[in-house]
Amino acid sequence: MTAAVETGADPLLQHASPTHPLAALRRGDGIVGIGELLRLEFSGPDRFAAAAAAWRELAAASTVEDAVHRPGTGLVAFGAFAFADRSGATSVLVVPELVVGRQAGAGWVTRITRAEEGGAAATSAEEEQGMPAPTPVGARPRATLAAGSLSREEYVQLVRDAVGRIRAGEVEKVVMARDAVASIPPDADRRALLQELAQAYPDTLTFAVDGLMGASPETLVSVHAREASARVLAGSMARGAGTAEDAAAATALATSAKDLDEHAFAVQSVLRALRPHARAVTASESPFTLKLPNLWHLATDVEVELAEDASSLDLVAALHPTAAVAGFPTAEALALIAELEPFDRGRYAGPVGWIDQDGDGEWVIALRCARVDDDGTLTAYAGAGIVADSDPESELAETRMKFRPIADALR
Ligand SMILES: C=C(O[C@@H]1C=C(C(=O)O)C=C[C@H]1O)C(=O)O
Repeated sequence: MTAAVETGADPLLQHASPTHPLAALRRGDGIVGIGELLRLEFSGPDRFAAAAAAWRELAAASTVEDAVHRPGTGLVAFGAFAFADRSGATSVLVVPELVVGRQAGAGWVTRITRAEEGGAAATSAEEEQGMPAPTPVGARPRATLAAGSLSREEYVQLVRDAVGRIRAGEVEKVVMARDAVASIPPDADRRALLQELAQAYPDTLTFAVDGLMGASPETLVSVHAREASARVLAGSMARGAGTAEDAAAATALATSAKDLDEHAFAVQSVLRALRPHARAVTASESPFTLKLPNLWHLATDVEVELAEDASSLDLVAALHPTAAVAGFPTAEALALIAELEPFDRGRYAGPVGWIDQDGDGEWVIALRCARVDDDGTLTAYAGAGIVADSDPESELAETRMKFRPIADALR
């Protein structure tokens, strides 16, 4: 059941668990989950298809009373998927016991329980029904990120190797990532990090699912009432110091043949994946420059009118991995990542988001994020798209910029 409630101006995060938050927030709106009613785990190359099928089955066996009817009301699961088919990390869908949400000033709470026949019963309503009292967000844990599996010099060498392989004709583009580590007290209030990310990066989706948290600017796919949208990012430039320098940085990005090429691969990969599911696809002819506090990105928004009853997870299955996080051609780029990157990406660069009983939902690419283990070990990830004329030192600098959301949240 989903009921509308007066959530006032309280940060929704105050309702989330301090140590195991579930959240998908944008500009103060969105949903947080409390408790864990059900956890479904998937792995291997079929993880998306298996999750889409399992969710379809669960939703069909569920009874939903939804008096509010907004994105995120009714039965929802939060999800996070591994990047690679052979990752050691599992992929999960988590159904919380309670969801507290807000959209454009309207608040609601959904209570989810187990039904006899293997489904769930979800009731969304406008009345508070024994919602746990919100707790103020605690102090922010402080820590400094240190290089992880690769030193900076080793990352530069990795990019050099990738450029060599591109010039040898193996792939046209490959995304090379590195990790960075820190440690926070295991009982630290992780919502404080999320709050910091949400405040500093309002144009992103601030997410927390099963220990993975971050602020992603890149919407893999968002589906509502048979309309789907995606925001493709690829091509990045550091923000300039002053107004003039910053404007020059944006112009340089918008006119850089290297970045426009890199971006085109990413847009093409998204369009190719969506076309079979679409009645109509609209994307602008040329990208726009998206301004984030740490970076400029080349961005293209894609709008899709869906042809069939494809769920957001079906589209995620078709889209992942895009050229923005893998490269092009996909199979060769994935093989090169597996060969050259000396660590498992886990759920970094995988889809993260939520889905409802109708299959609608919002999925972003897990970027500008970190995994926080139960013992407080924090692993952040950042990557950069490499093409034939990439400069290894600039790519290192770009990854440093991409660590900033997490690094600054910990400062
Ligand atoms: C791989 C990352 O970002 C991706 C790569 C980009 C690029 O190479 O320009 C830009 C945005 C993202 O699609 C990351 O943030 O870790």
